[in-house]
Amino acid sequence: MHKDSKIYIAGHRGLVGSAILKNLETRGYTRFVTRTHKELDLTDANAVKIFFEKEKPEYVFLAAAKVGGIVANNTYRADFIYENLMIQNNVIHYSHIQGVKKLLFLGSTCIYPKSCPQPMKEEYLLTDTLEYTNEPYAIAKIAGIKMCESYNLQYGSNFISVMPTNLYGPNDNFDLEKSHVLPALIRKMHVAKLLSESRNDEVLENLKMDTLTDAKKYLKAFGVTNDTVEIWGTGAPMREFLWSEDMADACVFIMENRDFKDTYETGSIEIRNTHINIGTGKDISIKDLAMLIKNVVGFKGELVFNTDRPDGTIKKLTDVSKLNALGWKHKIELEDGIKKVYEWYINR
Ligand SMILES: NC(=O)C1=CN([C@@H]2O[C@H](COP(=O)(O)OP(=O)(O)OC[C@H]3O[C@@H](n4cnc5c(N)ncnc54)[C@H](OP(=O)(O)O)[C@@H]3O)[C@@H](O)[C@H]2O)C=CC1
Ligand SMILES: C[C@H]1O[C@H](OP(=O)(O)OP(=O)(O)OC[C@H]2O[C@@H](n3cnc4c(=O)[nH]c(N)nc43)[C@H](O)[C@@H]2O)[C@@H](O)[C@@H](O)C1=O
Repeated sequence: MHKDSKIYIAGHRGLVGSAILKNLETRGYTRFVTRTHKELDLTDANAVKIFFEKEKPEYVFLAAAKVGGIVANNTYRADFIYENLMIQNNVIHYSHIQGVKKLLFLGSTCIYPKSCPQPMKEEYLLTDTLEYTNEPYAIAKIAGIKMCESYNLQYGSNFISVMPTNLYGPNDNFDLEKSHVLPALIRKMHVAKLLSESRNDEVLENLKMDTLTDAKKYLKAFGVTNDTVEIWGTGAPMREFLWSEDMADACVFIMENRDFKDTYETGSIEIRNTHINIGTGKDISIKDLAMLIKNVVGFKGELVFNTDRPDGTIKKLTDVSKLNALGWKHKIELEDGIKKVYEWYINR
């Protein structure tokens, strides 16, 4: 990529897309194409076709997707498979039609089997059945990998797939039902702390509600009171967390320095494992994560585990040796990242 290359960041207001845009700006890139969801619905093939014909981007970061935590994935199963397949089909196909020089497709480590050997190497893709709670989303992401790979092999495109672990950072989704665990626990513990300190105006502002009675009723449904915060599941599942700005840095590093041909080992007949894991290679239990967040936020109450809520995959730790061998490693460790995102959250 040259500093004046025309770069389309799909999903530029999201957790990762916003960090990619910031990273590119910091590195001196100047020509960006962006559209909000409202301006361009990427599930609409004709609109995407017209957009690519008009804008003719040279490079594409595909960070737009239907995204959510375990309960959102399990509840809106049809939306997760339909919207993700449509978005990626349209963006990848019209990138090919318009001769985009390089595209980066963002998948997820939920592509790996539910009972995958740990840490999860790229080669474990499609070796067993998936975790049920996010199977529709995972199948869409696997289709994205195979779509990039197939266009590369048939048409000689340069489309690279990266599989990020669980991400967190500025511009995350803090919705109590639909978000991922880390932002959800930050918000729950922050609001519980406000309640315990009788900072009622701040509680109402946080929830955009008019009365404390309504606010307390709403929070109770999520197990949040002045002295308790509910944690979904048993607290035993292990997860790996990567700071979103590290994720963005890895994406830009790969776009700048690596091509599709660098992503796989050439066998005599088959080309396999063309995607690249992006993570830290370190994991933590949900219980320990909750304790870390509790300390950072300064919530003094009790954590209550609700086993009526799903645990999901018991462990998903990425093997990052391929990424490290390509020349990139994460910088921000979890505790520092939680402090940074909490500071962002309270000052946003
Ligand atoms: N967050 C995580 O922990 C993980 C994320 N990923 C993947 O990383 C990528 C980025 O995720 P993340 O940044 O967290 O997601 P966010 O939900 O924060 O952002 C998604 C972006 O996609 C845009 N978008 C969604 N649907 C459409 C649509 N139909 N048309 C146009 N734009 C649309 C949204 O636009 P707008 O802002 O205008 O509404 C938003 O900017 C995704 O591919 C996701 O699957 C993978 C693993 C973990
Ligand atoms: C990134 C990844 O994210 C999703 O998978 P997930 O890793 O299971 O995501 P999660 O962050 O929602 O949960 C992690 C763990 O944490 C527990 N947990 C506790 N308390 C809360 C809580 O309050 N909210 C949430 N969401 N989880 C909680 C929760 O029960 C689970 O055991 C995929 O669907 C898919 O989108 C995907 O690719």
